[in-house]
Amino acid sequence: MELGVNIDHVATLRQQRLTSYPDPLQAALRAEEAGADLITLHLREDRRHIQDADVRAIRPALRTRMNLECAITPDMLAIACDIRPQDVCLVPENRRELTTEGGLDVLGRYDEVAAAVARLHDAGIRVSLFIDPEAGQIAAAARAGARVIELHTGAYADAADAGARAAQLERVRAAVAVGVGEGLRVNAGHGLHYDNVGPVAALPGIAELNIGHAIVAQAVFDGWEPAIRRMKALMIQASRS
Ligand SMILES: CC(=O)[C@@H](O)[C@H](O)COP(=O)(O)O
Ligand SMILES: NCC(=O)COP(=O)(O)O
Repeated sequence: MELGVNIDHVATLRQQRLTSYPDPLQAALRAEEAGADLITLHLREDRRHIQDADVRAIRPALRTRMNLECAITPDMLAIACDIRPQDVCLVPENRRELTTEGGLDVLGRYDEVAAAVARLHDAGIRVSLFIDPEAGQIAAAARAGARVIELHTGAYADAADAGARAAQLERVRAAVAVGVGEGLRVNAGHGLHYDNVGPVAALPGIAELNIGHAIVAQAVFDGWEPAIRRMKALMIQASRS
């Protein structure tokens, strides 16, 4: 069970005032010291948080690996092929969204997704598709050539009550089984926090959780490294239970 620490919202804080601090590179290196297994960052088309220069500075400095999240656009694919992170996670983007609202529609955008996967693979980059926990999307992701999927856990995280949360967790559990059955590495993330991560981390078959917003928020009170260590400890404890 690996923890990908998403550093987007370190950059959000910096961009809010256009200062030079807090530095996402420093956040990434200190996250590695605290036990992050990889660093995740999302270069959005609107550059609302992470900037191109961040990706370029962080890529060679990491001891672990970089998981670059981006939309499927010619510009983003060119940047990814130039910077060559170990992993690229292809995500849907909508300029007016507060955050990534849903998974990539691999079924609906099949040709475009398959071409992007092939191009990134040709550049030596492993590709993950950020998708909703639905069997049809998972099968399409495998057909499109992806070796990894990341299941969007937003519906689980945003569930209004315990019954709805249990139903969403069951969706994720079933999707993990389908993904593993397809021979895919199955990751998950979005909206996970200290109180809801346990049941997801306990699902058999999940390889990696990518978590950002909640860790940045907790760091305000506990500090960056303690917030990461605490999240990782919760994940490991749940995965062993
Ligand atoms: C794709 C994804 O889930 C992450 O990028 C996460 O959403 C943090 O970035 P945003 O808050 O900008 O969506
Ligand atoms: N892909 C999900 C991710 O990287 C982190 O999402 P969040 O924890 O910031 O919601």
